[in-house]
Amino acid sequence: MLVCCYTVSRCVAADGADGAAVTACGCFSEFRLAVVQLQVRSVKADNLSRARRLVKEAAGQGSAVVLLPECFNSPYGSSFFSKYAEEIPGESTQMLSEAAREHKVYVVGGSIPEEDGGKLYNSCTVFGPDGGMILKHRKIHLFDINVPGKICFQESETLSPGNSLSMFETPYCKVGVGICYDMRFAELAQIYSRKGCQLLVYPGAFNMTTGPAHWELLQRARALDNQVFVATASPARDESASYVAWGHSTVVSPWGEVISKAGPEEAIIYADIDLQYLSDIRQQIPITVQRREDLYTVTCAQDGSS
Ligand SMILES: NC(=O)CC(=O)C(=O)O
Repeated sequence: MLVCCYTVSRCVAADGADGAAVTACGCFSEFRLAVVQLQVRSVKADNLSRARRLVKEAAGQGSAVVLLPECFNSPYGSSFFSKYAEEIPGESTQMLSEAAREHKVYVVGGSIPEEDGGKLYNSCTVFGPDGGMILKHRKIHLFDINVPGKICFQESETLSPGNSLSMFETPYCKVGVGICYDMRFAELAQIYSRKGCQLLVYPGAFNMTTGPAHWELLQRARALDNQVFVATASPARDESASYVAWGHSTVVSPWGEVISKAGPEEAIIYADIDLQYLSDIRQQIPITVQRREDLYTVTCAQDGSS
């Protein structure tokens, strides 16, 4: 397993929580984020036990927040969703809760196929260091695409969309949650950043067509447009799978720079999220206060009309 690490200065927080730095005012200015690019295979129990081991490893490296991939307990694909689906709470979310509590970290549990009331959803759960579930986000934009000769995928044949946005607050920062295809919708990122999010997380399984074309570009665009950190977690690539994930889990800074990036194989990548850096950028290039809200409605002028 490959381990990549981007780091700037960091220290142990005043209250003893590792993986964070504190400012004079007692706020956390920096914390370590880990992104686990899990090799997802067909045996669910193996996926769960490896995910648990990698959360432990990430916590051991001082991470305060650990992010897992889209569909971390199941191969990604319409034929797998119903077979691997669980109610929440269930076996997979129980593991996430225990791992979060044991290692005193926030776990953003990628996603799992969720069954509820006869419907299936692609759902992300987030657990706090006390093991309690903070939120459940159901993928709101389903991955329905048709690129002739390359890829046709229709999540909506088996899944239903979620109907709400999800953000959560940690002692370190505010986090907005989307799942994969959600990242293509700039409005979602903009809403989260206007609500105060400093980090956007997208568990996501792009593929060998959309991955090289759009994966990094979208993350950098969301980060730069909104002056936020963006993190994505993909399953590791498995060339023998029916849907071959692109891999390359990434963390991007509010400057639009890639600060940590995995290859295609199983890996944990780390990034020390520096919130002072984020506020410096927002001061240097103050687009957040330069918006011309007074102009952002357009009416279409027609010939002869006033
Ligand atoms: N899993 C997905 O939603 C894939 C996706 O968004 C893509 O564009 O590829």
